[in-house]
Amino acid sequence: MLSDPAQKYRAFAPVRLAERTWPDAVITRAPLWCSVDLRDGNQALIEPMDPARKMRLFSTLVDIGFKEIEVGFPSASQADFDFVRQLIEGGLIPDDVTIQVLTPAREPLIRRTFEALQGVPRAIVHVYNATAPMMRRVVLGLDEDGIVELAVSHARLIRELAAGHPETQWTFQYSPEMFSGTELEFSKRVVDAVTAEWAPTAERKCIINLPSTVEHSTPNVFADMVEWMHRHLQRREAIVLSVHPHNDRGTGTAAAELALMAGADRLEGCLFGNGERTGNLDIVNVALNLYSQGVSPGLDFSEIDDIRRTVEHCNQLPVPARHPYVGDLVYTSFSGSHQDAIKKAFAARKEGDVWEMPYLPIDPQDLGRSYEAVIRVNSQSGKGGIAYLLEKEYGLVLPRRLQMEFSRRVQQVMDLEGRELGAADLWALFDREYRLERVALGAVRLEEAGSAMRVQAQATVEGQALLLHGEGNGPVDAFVAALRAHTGAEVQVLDYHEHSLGAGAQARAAAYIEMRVGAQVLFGAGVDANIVNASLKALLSGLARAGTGVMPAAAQEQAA
Ligand SMILES: CC(=O)SCCNC(=O)CCNC(=O)[C@H](O)C(C)(C)COP(=O)(O)OP(=O)(O)OC[C@H]1O[C@@H](n2cnc3c(N)ncnc32)[C@H](O)[C@@H]1OP(=O)(O)O
Ligand SMILES: CC(C)C(=O)C(=O)O
Repeated sequence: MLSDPAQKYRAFAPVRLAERTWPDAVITRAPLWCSVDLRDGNQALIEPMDPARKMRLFSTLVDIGFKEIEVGFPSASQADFDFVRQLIEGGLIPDDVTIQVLTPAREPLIRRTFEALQGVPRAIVHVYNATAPMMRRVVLGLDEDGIVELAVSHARLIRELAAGHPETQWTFQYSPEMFSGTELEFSKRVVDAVTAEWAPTAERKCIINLPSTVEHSTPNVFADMVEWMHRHLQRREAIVLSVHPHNDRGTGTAAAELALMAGADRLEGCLFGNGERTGNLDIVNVALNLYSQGVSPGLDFSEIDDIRRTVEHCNQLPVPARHPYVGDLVYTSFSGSHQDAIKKAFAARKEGDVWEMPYLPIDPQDLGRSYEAVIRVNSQSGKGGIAYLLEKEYGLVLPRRLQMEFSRRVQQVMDLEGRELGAADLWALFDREYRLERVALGAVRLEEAGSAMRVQAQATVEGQALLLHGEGNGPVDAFVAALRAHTGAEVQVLDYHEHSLGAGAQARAAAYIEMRVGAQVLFGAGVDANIVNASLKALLSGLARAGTGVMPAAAQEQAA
């Protein structure tokens, strides 16, 4: 890299725009959308789509709700030409959808484009030519007058060819290519000359599309340029003002949103931002940004993962894991403080509340994503995320201090294994740690003895059969006495929680008991169809975890 990049690169000139209005504008409705996936997106693929892939993407775009779809560049290749013919001859264009095709301002290519469109009920013919100074000089070798003449003469040809096919409802579209790099006065001059030729009306508008063919300014400068055109163009009432942002600086979405605030009516872009170089505008991103502000985008992304799979298949390019709204990881929180806040916000949320969720700008369920992926547990996670997953997936509502205890155990395992733990892993670890499967109760007899309760129970703990007897002022107290007598250890209950798991005939109870066993304070957990048995199992679980052993004290001494 250069120590002084100014030797090689020039800063973009700001626009002198008095009293710009776009900074105060609020977007309250969706723009007109035009998908260019099958043209600009397709031309940017390592391997352009075959007919089957093109058709599949076309029908996906229709299903999403696009009403204008640029389906190709029919003069460029037989494949593009044939695809347009297939759509028309197969009657595959729904009545409320208009196909758009691109052509350069070159006579033979325009004629070929009209051949491709024979018999189409409606179409947008989109013509472009270079207007930027560098392109004028280096590519076309024309001065400003020459460029205006090129644009106007081809606009005329399009009007004449269209007039020969009155059975089609035609819309004309013009793009001054590299609008982003063209002097504003000159863009206006070319566009005014083209619209003078087409003579659009408020009833039969033409589309003027302003491409940031290469994005080389900050989005506020692009917005100034769009507002300048919006204010200065002739026949504005007869123009649908469209923008076509690319994403070279990574600000295509911002440029599009500010352009809408600046007066644009229509956006061109691709699903998930496919397109030349860093891509076209990501239409899904803008549409869901609107949605997250309470504005219906008029496009349906309810099954966003299906759409992503289709796009990946057709483009043969992956959509990255952190891609806005759709990436595998975008609804996932790994870090403990995020997990804790999400868990609390879900708990506080009531049916019908507006969406106010820390770290989740949009409800993943609206896009067909599930909450399961919201919280994942790795070494950055805390008790909140762990508890959330166990509750969401397995119905366990762990008391706070048990959450803290178990999260230390989870941390140990993660430090050892260095991998993420899913809900099933956490459940397996909880089961193992709290001996859920390794504690069993056989016959339990409870009987009243005056004001006391007497218990006699058969149990198996870690493969060892026990016969326990005790007396206390309730079943738990009596069982604690039995354990004390059996093990010789000091056992005391400090805290007790229980809840039901599931409902109806299948319902079970979960019990969590914080207890002191000798010098240790720890939890035991038990699950059983019977609530008393769940508590007794929790006591056995805690005892087994304490490592005191469940053998009688005498037997332990002997073994030692
Ligand atoms: C910004 C955009 O994305 S615009 C869309 C770009 N998309 C594509 O280019 C994909 C499809 N394109 C193609 O398949 C081909 O480029 C075609 C079929 C359209 C044209 O192919 P070719 O005729 O071989 O021309 P090529 O692709 O090299 O285009 C450059 C030529 O067109 C000339 N040209 C460009 N615009 C015009 C114009 N309006 N009038 C006359 N000539 C023009 C250039 O000066 C250059 O001519 P040269 O070869 O004599 O120097
Ligand atoms: C033809 C135009 C709209 C284009 O694709 C671009 O400039 O990026």
